Amino acid sequence: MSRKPIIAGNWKLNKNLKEVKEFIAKIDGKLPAEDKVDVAIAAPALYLVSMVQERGNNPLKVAAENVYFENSGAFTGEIAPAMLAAEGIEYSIIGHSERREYFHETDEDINKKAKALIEAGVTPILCCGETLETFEAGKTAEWVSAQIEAGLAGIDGKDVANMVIAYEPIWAIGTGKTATAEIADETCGVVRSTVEKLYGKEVADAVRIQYGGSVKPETVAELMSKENIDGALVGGASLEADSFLGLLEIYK
Ligand SMILES: O=C[C@H](O)COP(=O)(O)O
Repeated sequence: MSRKPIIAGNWKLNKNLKEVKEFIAKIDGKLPAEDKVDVAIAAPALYLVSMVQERGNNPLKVAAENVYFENSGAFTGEIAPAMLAAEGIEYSIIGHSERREYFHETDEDINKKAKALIEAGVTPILCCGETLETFEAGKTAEWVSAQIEAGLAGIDGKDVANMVIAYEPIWAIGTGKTATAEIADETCGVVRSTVEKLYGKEVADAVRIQYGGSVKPETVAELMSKENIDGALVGGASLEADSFLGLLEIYK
């Protein structure tokens, strides 16, 4: 089964608008062809509309780093799925471990966000991943399966098939410790088996599963060669244009 890979940057809380524009100017005309790979960048909400304008004809998808699950109302400070859709934002990360840890997001919140995004026509990038403690206790598979099961609760198989799931071991995020390609592949395989158990083989074969956690231009090729890994969600190495383009070199 061949799935189109998706390489997505996650800028987190970084950059000002001038730097955002400079970055897009630097990658102008240099992205691989759209039929080989989907390329996305998740940026702070303040910059998303500008990014859609600045990207011009470059095959760059724009992603939110987070979203709320209501489309309107008295929810000061939040951004709605319908607002993203209306501005041409194609993806939104949900359930990143930093949101779960620092902003106390629960699986239930994340599930509501996934449903609201799908309803609005924005593709969720649903994150899962375990702490070092859970990894060392050998409980990664059960932890990640439970996160996926809760995150997907009540979502139709046809929608799951079009989603992106990102496996990001917390111990590998921003630490320089990439999970070995074997570990990453094994746990992405656990995610796929969980989807298969819930929705059957066709959906499991279609859903795209990214690995994230200290992915660098030097490590991306081996990770992407693995059976169950269909892309990467990249923090640090997506911040500079050269390094971001380096991640995409294998698709040139
Ligand atoms: O969403 C991206 C991940 O948190 C990975 O970040 P990192 O590549 O800096 O380790």
